[in-house]
Amino acid sequence: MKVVSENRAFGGRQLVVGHPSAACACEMTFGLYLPPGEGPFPVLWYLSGLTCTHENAMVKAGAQSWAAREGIALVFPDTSPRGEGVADDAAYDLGQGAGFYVDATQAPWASHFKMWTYVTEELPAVLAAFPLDMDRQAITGHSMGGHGALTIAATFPERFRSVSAFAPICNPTGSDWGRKQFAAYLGEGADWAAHDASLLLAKGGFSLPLLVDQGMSDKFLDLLKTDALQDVLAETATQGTIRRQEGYDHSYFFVSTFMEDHVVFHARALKA
Ligand SMILES: N[C@@H](CCC(=O)N[C@@H](CSC=O)C(=O)NCC(=O)O)C(=O)O
Repeated sequence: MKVVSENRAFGGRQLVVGHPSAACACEMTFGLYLPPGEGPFPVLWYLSGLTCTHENAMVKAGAQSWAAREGIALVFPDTSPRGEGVADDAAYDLGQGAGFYVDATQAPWASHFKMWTYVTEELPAVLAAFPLDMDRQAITGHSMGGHGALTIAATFPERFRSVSAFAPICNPTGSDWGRKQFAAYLGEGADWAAHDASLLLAKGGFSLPLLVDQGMSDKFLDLLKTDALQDVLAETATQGTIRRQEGYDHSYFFVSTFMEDHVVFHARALKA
């Protein structure tokens, strides 16, 4: 593992760390923001969307100032394995930059695309080298990363104190942002429902504090299926807030606008 860069930010430290990944069989990179102080710090994961690396949210989401104020560390994983020997696709929504937070079982993806294992098992172990309190974790994400945050929190509710998402893909098995990737990575006939937040929640609701923001001028609204999640919350009497924000699009202008709310929302759960 090596620290690739370190920058002072809001009294804390923004690190970029590289390490060999056994899960993805390649070198992986993540961003880690450590707030001022000694730690151990509670942790907020931020899973990014299609086309992103570890860097997009790290430089555009504006989370560090709020995390510094709240004394929370931020983890920004990459969205896929990368490198010359790693399979890719010409489309922006498949292959490198589009790991969809699943473990691929199908060729040519299976040899490297293990983002579920990477984010849920390998990276938490790598983070043991830093002053983090892994008994206090929360998770958020944007778009494909919102899908990752919701499905990971639904699968490991005991691990997280809260979950939120910005414009998440809520029902990927009912969307072209989901069916295409699950067919490629998991194959037809695999258990796609295990990676669909709406279907996971439909099984029994959800007890974690939940906050979702969705821009109403988002050009991807049809692909995100926010209503499916809203319906499941109602059907299962799950507490959760879905805020529909008029005029906001899918961009990091939207994400950064509501980032303070999300960090404060998680801080409340992490410090309870
Ligand atoms: N290139 C695509 C749009 C890709 C895009 O909007 N990516 C979003 C996430 S979308 C869902 O996962 C993103 O976060 N981009 C990075 C950024 O810094 O904005 C197109 O042609 O529409």
